[in-house]
Parts: sequence; C-alpha cells; structure tokens
Amino acid sequence: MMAQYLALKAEHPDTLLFYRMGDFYEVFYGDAEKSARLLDITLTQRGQSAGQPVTMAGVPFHALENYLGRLIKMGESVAIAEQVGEVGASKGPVERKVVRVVTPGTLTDSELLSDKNESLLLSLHQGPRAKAGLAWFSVTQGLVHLAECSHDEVAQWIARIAPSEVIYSAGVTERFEQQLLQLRQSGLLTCPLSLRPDWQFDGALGERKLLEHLGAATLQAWNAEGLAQAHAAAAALLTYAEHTQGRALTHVHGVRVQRNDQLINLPVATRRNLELTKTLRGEDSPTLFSLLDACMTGMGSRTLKTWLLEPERDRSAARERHAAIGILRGSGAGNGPWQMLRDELRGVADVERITARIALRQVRPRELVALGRTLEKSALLAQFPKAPDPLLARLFEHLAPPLDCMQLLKSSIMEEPAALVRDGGVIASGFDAELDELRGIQNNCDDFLLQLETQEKERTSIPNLRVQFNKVHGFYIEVTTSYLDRVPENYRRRQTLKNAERFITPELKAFEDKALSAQERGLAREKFLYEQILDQLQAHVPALTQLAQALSALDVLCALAERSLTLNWCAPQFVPEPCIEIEAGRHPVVEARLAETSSGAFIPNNTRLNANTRMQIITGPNMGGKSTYMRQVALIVLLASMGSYVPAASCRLGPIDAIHTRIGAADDLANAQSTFMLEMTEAAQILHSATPHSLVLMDEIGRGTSTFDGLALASGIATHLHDRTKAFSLFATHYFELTELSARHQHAMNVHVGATESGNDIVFLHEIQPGPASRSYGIQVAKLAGVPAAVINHARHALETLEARAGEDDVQVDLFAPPPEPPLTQVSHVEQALAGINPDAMSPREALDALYQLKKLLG
Ligand SMILES: Nc1ncnc2c1ncn2[C@@H]1O[C@H](COP(=O)(O)OP(=O)(O)OP(=O)(O)O)[C@@H](O)[C@H]1O
Repeated sequence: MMAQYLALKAEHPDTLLFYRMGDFYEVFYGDAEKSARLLDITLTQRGQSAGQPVTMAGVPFHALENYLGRLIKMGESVAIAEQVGEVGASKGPVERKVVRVVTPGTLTDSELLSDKNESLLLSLHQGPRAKAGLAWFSVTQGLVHLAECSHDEVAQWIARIAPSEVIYSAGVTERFEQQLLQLRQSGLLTCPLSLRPDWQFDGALGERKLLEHLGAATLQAWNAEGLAQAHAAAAALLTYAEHTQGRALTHVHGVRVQRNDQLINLPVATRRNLELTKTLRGEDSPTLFSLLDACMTGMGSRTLKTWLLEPERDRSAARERHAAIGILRGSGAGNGPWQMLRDELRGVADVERITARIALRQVRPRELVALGRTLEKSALLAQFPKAPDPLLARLFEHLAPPLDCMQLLKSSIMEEPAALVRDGGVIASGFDAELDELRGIQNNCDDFLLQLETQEKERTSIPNLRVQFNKVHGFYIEVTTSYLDRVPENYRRRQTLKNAERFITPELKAFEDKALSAQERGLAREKFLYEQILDQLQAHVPALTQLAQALSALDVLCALAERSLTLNWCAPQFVPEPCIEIEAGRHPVVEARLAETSSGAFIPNNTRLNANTRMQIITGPNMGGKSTYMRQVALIVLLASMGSYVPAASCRLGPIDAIHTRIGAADDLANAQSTFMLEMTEAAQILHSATPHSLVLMDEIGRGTSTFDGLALASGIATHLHDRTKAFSLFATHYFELTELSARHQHAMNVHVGATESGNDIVFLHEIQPGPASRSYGIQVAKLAGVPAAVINHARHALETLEARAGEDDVQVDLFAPPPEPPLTQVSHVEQALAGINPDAMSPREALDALYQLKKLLG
C-alpha cells in the first residue's frame, strides 16, 4: 500500500495528497505534518515502511468538505485519491486514483464556493518584447477570457481580475518573477502563485485547444486571432484546469478577448476610492455593490458584479439594459412585471454551477432535482408575454428549457433523493425495469418473512417461532429453548442465545442470497443509470449554459428595476458630444445611509461639464460635502455606463473611456511608500493616461507636503489637466489660491459647497454653488469635532495674527503664469564640429580621423 501511495504522491509532489482508506482520508509523512499543523488534527505513527515509522494523520470522509474549505482558504491545494477498484477484486491494495485536485482557483464544489463571487484561475505568460499574455476563467463558467498587455501593465490587470490563483511558467525571467513576488508583497496579489512547466505555455497548443472547445476552424468570429501570448497562457490554463478536474472541460464553449480600449478603465485606486465592492476599511457593505445587489440568485449577484466592474465603452449594451429596465418597471406604480418575475426567480437554483458540474460529472442527485425544478420555472417564465424590447425578447427566448432534458430529470431522479449515489435511493421508480425488479425483491422481504413464519409455525407447532433479519447475521428463524425439541430436521443452527436458538433453512438461505444480492445489484444498477443520465445530459450543457446566462441577466435587470423604483432613480441619456450633465444628482450610498439613520435628507446637486466647462475647482469647508459630490458624479457615470438607472432627476452623458481618482488614502507602509509618494505616483499615472473622454477626480492634491510645495504642485497638475489632458476634472482643494485658475483658463470654473455661520458655529448646506468659497471654517469644524475649548481659543487667536500678517504682505504671486523658457546654452566646439560632419559621405578611415579630431577638441 505504501508503494501505491508513494507512486501517487510522486505525481503530485507539491500538493497535499489525501489518500482514501475506508472511512478516512489519510495523509502521510511531510503531508501529515503539514496537515496536522494547518488543521490541528492528531499526528500518529503506525507500522514501518522502509525501516522507518510511518507518520500519518487523517480526516473522516464525511467531513472532507469542511477540511478542504479550510485548506483552500489558506491557499493550499489538495489531490484526492479515491478507491476506484473493487475491494478484493485482485491481490494487494484496492486500486486508487487521484480523481481530482482541489485548488483555490479551480473550485467547483458549491460548499467551497462563495455564492456571490467567482473563483478565478489566471494564467500569465511572459512573451518576448516586454509583452505578456493573460488567460483566465472560472471553471464553473464556460468562458475563457484573453488579454495581452505590456509587462508594466500586468499589475493593473491582476488587480482588476482579482484571481484566486495564478499560474505562470517556470521559464520566466528572474525580473518577471520578481515583479510578481513584489505584487504579492505589496498586497496587490493575495492569492497563491503556482509554477507550471514551460512547455505548457505554447501558443499553437493554446489556439488548438480553444478551437476544439469552440468547435470552430478559426478564432476570427471571436476576434481572438493572432494573440500568440494570450493563446500560450490559455494553453497552460486549460491544461492545468483539466489536470485538476481529472477530465476534459466539455462545458467551455466561449472565448472573450478583453482589450484595454474596449472597457471603461477603472484603475484599482478608483475601485477602492469609490468603494464599489469593498469599503475603504475592507468590508462588504455599505458599498455601491451592496446597495445594488437586490438579486434573487447568486448567479445574478455575480453577473451584476461583472457589469459593475467591467462597463464597456461601447454603449449599445448599456442602452439596451436601460430600455429593458424601463419595460420591467411597468407604469412605475409598484406593480410592474419586475415584481412577478422576481417572485418567480426566488429559489431558482444555481444553473450555471450545476451545469458545469454536470459537464465535470461531479453533480450530485439533489442538484439535479433542483435543476429540474428550475427548468420547470424557467419554462413558465419563457411564456411571459412577448416583450416589445429586443434584450428582454432575447432573454425570454433563451429561458425556454430543453424539453427532453426537463423530461429526463423529472422521470429519472426521485423527488427527494439520497445525498450521494453511492447510498442508493436516487433513481426514481418506473425509470428502469431492472432496478424496479431488484427493489421489488427487497421490498417483498417483509411479506415473504411473514408468510414463511406462518408456514413454519404451522409445520412445527411452535407458537412463538419468529422469522427475522439483522445486519450481522442475516435471516434466521428463532426458537426459544423450551420448544427446541420440535425443531425439524432441515433447520441448521446459526447462533445460540441465552434463551433461544437461531436457525436457517435451505429455503431461507436461498432467499437471503437473492435479497442481499438484489440490494448490491440495485446499488450497482443505480450507479450505472446515474452515469447514463450524466451521459445524456452532456448534450444539453450548451443550452443550459445559455439558460443560466439568461436567468442571471433577467435577475440583474429585475433587481435594477426594483432599485430604480425604490430609490427613485432615472434613466440616463447617452449623447455623442462629450459632456457630463446631471440634474439633482445624489450619492446613492450616502443617501441610503442618511435615510437609514434618519439623519436628514440628502441634498441633490447639479453638475454641468461640457465643451465649455471641463474643470470644476471645488472649495469649501471640511465636512461640507466636496468628496461626496465628486464621488457621486463618478458613481452616476459608472451606473449609467453599466446599464443601470442613476440617482438623479436627469443625466446626459457623452462618451467616457476612464474614471480616474486621486483621493487621500492611508500610508502604504507595507510598500515603503509615504503618503506623499503614493499621492504623486497616482497623480503621475493619471496625468499620463487620462484623455479628453476621461473623468478625473482629484481630492486635495498636494496636501501631503509643505504648503508652498503642495500649492505649487497642485497648480501645475490642475494646469496640465486643463491645458493638455483636457479631461473632465473635479478638483477639490483647500488652497484658495487655486481658485484663481479660472481667471486665466476659460474651461475651468469655481464652485463651492455652501455653509453658513450661526454665531460661532457652522451649518453645512451641502449645496454646490457657483464661485469660490469665502473662507474655510476649519476652526468651527474642529470645534464640532470636540477639540477642547482652550485649543480652539488658541487657534482663533493664531488665525487672526496670521491673517493680519498676510494682509501686510502685498506681493501678488501669479501661480498660473507659464514658466519661463529654459535658457539657451552655448554651443560647444565639439557640437559645432559634429554638426559639420556627414557620416554618409565618409570613408571608414575619414570617420576614424574625425573621431580622433573630436576627442582632441574635447581637450
Ligand atoms: N449632498 C449632501 N447632502 C446631505 N449630506 C451630505 C451631502 N454631502 C455630504 N453630506 C454629509 O457630509 C459628510 C461629509 O462630507 P464629505 O466627506 O464629502 O466632506 P468634505 O467636504 O469632502 O470634507 P473634507 O474636506 O474634510 O474631506 C458626509 O459624510 C455626509 O454625511
């Protein structure tokens, strides 16, 4: 047995190997020590192998999922070796095989997966000329994503994909590997990294594999041709995933190429600052996603997250979604079609994951029952009155379930089957005559025993004779000691008890054989039939995948319709000219929080950015609502772009290619970057990548350094954004000096958040008003925050002194005057001589002479 174990272990050297022995999964040697440490299970020693005691630990088979879940969370992978041979069929140990490898990025078990999140595997390939190829997917989805980028962009892609596991080639350069390890250290990459053999990253192999999955002769229709680096990544991705599942991934039928210029760029900083799926503290709520996610199914929530994080620049999909939400809302009186549809969607099974598990032949009987019920629901939904809307019409069409699949599930699986096929009690009666007959024999047992008992009582005249069955001794006839003399000839003694003897007769023995073998054969028959059902279901995988997508999309649209009505949102309007024009816009999450805590109404604000005004310089007191206002504009733009209604009275939106944000964050100590360094790095990234179609939010840029430095940098950045980048920019600042920008820059305007004083206190109006703020109210805010009165008094006095002194100093500094041209430097002798040389007209000899001449001139 140890030889068998070691052979399996040799195939999985880097993975924990769980080796099935009866009712336990055992781990040995190093794996045992590691598992004992990680899982806090007992380490023991048993027997000897090669003269050494065997260290081992084990977990009971029925608790496997629990232990797997814990190991996966810790980033470990586990290979599971099951007994696949018949017990006692041959000499030596039962045959065992690794049936699957469970890794963080290739999970398929519903117990291990989170309902609302995908678990993604990312394969990274280092190509030539600083190019990288990426391929990623969730094994439970049939869609492979491809992308290519430069080495420098890999970090952004990884952060955007947020994989659960990354694989890369053992053949990458040290520099590339260092880059990955650095990402790990900086916390941008939190998942395990695994090395795979270099030969698996083969572009031609990848292309071939993709074509096989797509059943096509060219990748043209998917726009995925010629992406050699991404194909190489896909080759390793699919090979690894097949290896972990122990079989081909027959459900992978789609490829999507992601190009930088197709999606609206939402850099990591933007996702974090806008609190899209995580709060700044790292919690799941309150975020934009937690507010939006009114989905009835996990599939819907996952789809919603994708729509939110991957909005497309092309706005046709978003436009279709707006129209569909409009229809689903109905008259808006609270009884639109969305309500009925959402009632139906309640309790719908995770068709997407069940379908993947059908393809991987891992599906459990109860999942099939849930699928069957969902298909029936889906059939009802498909009869929804024909919608006068192209998107809804398409979705309802895809909701029509494959009828023979539905029929098969209904007729083949019991309504409440056992959890595992192995236990029997899964296949419905009436589905298979042979199984019914075998079950009949077992069920007739009771009748037969009663009959035999009556017959034997009569024959022997033993009044208390009993015919019975128990698991250990099988069938027997029990006779108490007092009647032993009446026992007939053909009774054979089976067991002696204190007051009775138990016997068997040839007739009973024959029945026992038949009954026991019927049970065994019944179980085998059920397993066989289940496999056959899985075979038949394979043909329906593509249709089921499509149905799952339609259900998810419908769920999201209904959720967005519900949100739009409950939260009073409006349909945005896309226009071709560049603009962001919002009337009575609100920050959805802040508004919801105010409503929840009954802390007053949210004050809506207008925004008007267009060809005339591309920049707003926003001033006003702390706590006035500057950040809230800027974020609300970004969130409204994002919501519109993903296809949702928006929290505003109206919204006109031109094309958008990116949302950039530079908003103060905590020190990145782990990365050895100071607040200021981080601030400047982020600002530099924005200045390099923003375009006239980008929205840029800059919150208090420059505050991380001395006043003059900060002010000077802020004015430089604002000028660059205005003159060169020409992006739509919202620039919140405490530097009043920046409000002078608009005097010389016609596309910039000043706005401020209103506040009034009542005595020594301040009242925030949260209203965006034209013009610069008149003062900053810092001391009043500090008082509000509970700073001691003595400190406040001191500060007030200090402020008066500072203001008086500033008044005396009348020198006006023009922050926005263009810098003088750099002084012209004198031309040297060497440069003069060089200018006179024409290399094309020189012989090698003359060139050499000229070189010596130049050297001499240098002195
Ligand atoms: N339009 C609004 N209507 C109602 N309340 C608002 C509004 N805007 C902001 N608030 C409230 O004011 C609080 C402070 O807002 P915010 O953080 O945007 O201020 P700020 O001007 O950016 O402050 P600081 O300059 O200190 O960063 C918010 O948490 C919110 O509760």
